[in-house]
Amino acid sequence: MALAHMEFRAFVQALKDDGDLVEINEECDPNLEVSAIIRKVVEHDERAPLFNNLKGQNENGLWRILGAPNSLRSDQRHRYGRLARHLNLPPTSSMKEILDKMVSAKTVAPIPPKIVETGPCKEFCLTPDQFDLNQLPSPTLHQADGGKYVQTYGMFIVRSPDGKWTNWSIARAMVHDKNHLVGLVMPPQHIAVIHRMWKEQGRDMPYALAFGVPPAAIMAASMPLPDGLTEAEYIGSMVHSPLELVKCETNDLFVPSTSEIVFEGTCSVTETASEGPFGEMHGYVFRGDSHSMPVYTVNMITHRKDPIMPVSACGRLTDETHTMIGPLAAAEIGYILKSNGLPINEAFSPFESQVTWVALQVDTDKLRAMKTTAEAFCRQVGDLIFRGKPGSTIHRLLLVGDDIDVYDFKEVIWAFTTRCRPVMDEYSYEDVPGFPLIPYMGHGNGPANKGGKLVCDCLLPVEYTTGKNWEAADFKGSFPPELQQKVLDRWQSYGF
Ligand SMILES: Cc1cc2c3c(c1C)C(C)(C)C[C@@H](C(=O)Cc1ccccc1)N3c1c([nH]c(=O)[nH]c1=O)N2C[C@H](O)[C@H](O)[C@H](O)COP(=O)(O)O
Ligand SMILES: [K+]
Repeated sequence: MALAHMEFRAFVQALKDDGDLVEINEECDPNLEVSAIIRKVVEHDERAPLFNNLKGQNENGLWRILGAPNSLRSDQRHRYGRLARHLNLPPTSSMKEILDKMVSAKTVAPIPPKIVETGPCKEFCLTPDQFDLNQLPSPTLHQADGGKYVQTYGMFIVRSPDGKWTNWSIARAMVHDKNHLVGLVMPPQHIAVIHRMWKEQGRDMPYALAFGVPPAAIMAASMPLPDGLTEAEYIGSMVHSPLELVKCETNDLFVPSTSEIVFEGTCSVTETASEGPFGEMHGYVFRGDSHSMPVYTVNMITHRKDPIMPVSACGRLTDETHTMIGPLAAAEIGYILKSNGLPINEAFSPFESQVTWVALQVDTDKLRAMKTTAEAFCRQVGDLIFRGKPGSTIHRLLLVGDDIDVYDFKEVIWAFTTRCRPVMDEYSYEDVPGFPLIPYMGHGNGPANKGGKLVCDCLLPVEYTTGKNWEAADFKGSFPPELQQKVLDRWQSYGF
C-alpha cells in the first residue's frame, strides 16, 4: 500500500487505522441523506463517513462516497489529523506545521511528474452511452441547491493553449444532464484565466476532473499558488518524489494514475447553463442565486473498482472550505509579504471569521527598525494583498503583535477588540476586487464584486516606536515566573 499522502485509497485506510472513519454499509440515498449525515459530522468534528452502499451504484461499484475528507477531529491533540494525513505529517501536527509544509516547496527545485503507461484509474472505461450522471449516485447536498453537486472535492486539470502551464484546482460543478456538468468558472481563479485563453482562440477547453487524487495534490490544488506554476511539479518537490501521471483517453492531459474516478472532456467556451444556487462556504444558500456558467461535456469516465468519490458538503463551520481555502490563502499571503521584506512572522485565517479574515503576526522589533507609520505600513500590506489574486477571498487583514498567537482566535479577537480603534485604525479598500460569495457582498448594499475590504491595525502606537508598555492581566503576564511555576507544581495539592 502506497503512502496516504500519495494515494487516496491509502489515505482512506490511514483514516480507518486512526479510528477516524465510520463505514456505513446500509443503503444511503445520495439525495440529501448522505449530505445530512456529512453536515452533522462536520458540525461536530465527528469521524469521516465512508458510504459503501449508495442508491444508484452501478455493477462495478461506481461510486461510493467519502464525506468530510479534510475536516476536523474532535480530539484536540489530533485536531488537524486529517489535514496532516494529506501531507505525510504526524496527526498531532499543528496548523503552523501543516501550512509551513505547504510553503516548503517554494524554495526547492520543482520535481516534474513521471509519466506512466497505465494505472488503477484505468481499470474501467465508460463511454457516454454507458453512463448517466443522473442515474449514478451524484449527491444533492442542500435542499435549495440548483442541482446535484457531484464535484466538490475533485481536481480540475486544465492547460494553457501553448501547453506551458497546467493548472490543478478545486472548483465546484453540478450535473447538467446525463453527460454534462455546469461549473463555477470565476475570475481571478486560474481555471477562469486559462478558460479565457481558449475562448480567445475560439476553441473549447480540454479538461480532466480527477476524483480521489493523491491527498498532497488536492491540498496544492486548493492553494492560490503563483500564475503559471504547474502544481504537479510543486507537489513533487513538496513530497520529494515525482507524482505518477497517466494520459487521458480522449485528450492530451495527464491525471494521477491512482485517481479513484476520472471525468474527461471539453469545457465549452460558448455554451453556458444555469449554475447554482449552492450551499456555500459562508453558510448560506440563497434561493434564485444562479448564474450562467460554462458547460462541461463528459466524454469518458475511467475509474478503479469500487471507486470512492470524495464529497465536501460545505456550508457552516467546519468543513473543507474552512480548513483549506482560508488557511492555504493565508500561507500564500504570508509568503508574499515575507518575500517582499515585510516583518511578518505568521499568517492564518480564523475559522470563526468564516475564513474571510487573515491575521498577520508582525515582528515588532523589525517593525520599529523600519521607522514607519501605521498608515504607511498598513497601506503597504493592503496594497500587496488586496490588489493580488491570493487575497481575493479575504476581506479583513488584521495586523497583530508578536504576543498574539494568530492560530488561536481567542488571542486574535482580544487584540482586535482592544487595540484596533474602529475607523481610525482601519484602512479601507473600495477600489479592489471583492469576493461576491460573501453575503454582505453578493446580497448586500454595495457592488458585489468591488471593495468592502479593510486592513485593521491591531498594533498600539507604542509598538511602532518604543515597544510594548503593558503587561497582560493574566496568569502568564502578571506574575513572576517562579510563582507561576510554584502554582503549577502545587495545583493538585491545593485541591484542584
Ligand atoms: C477546498 C475547496 C476549494 C474551493 C471550493 C471548494 C472546496 C472544498 C468547494 C467545491 C466545496 C466549494 C467551491 C466554492 O463555492 C467556494 C469558492 C471559493 C473561491 C472562489 C469561488 C468559490 N470551491 C471553489 C473554489 N474555487 C473556485 O474558483 N470555485 C469553487 O467552486 N475553491 C477554492 C480554490 O480551490 C482555491 O481558490 C484555489 O487556490 C484555486 O486554484 P488556483 O486558481 O489558485 O490555481
Ligand atoms: K491551485
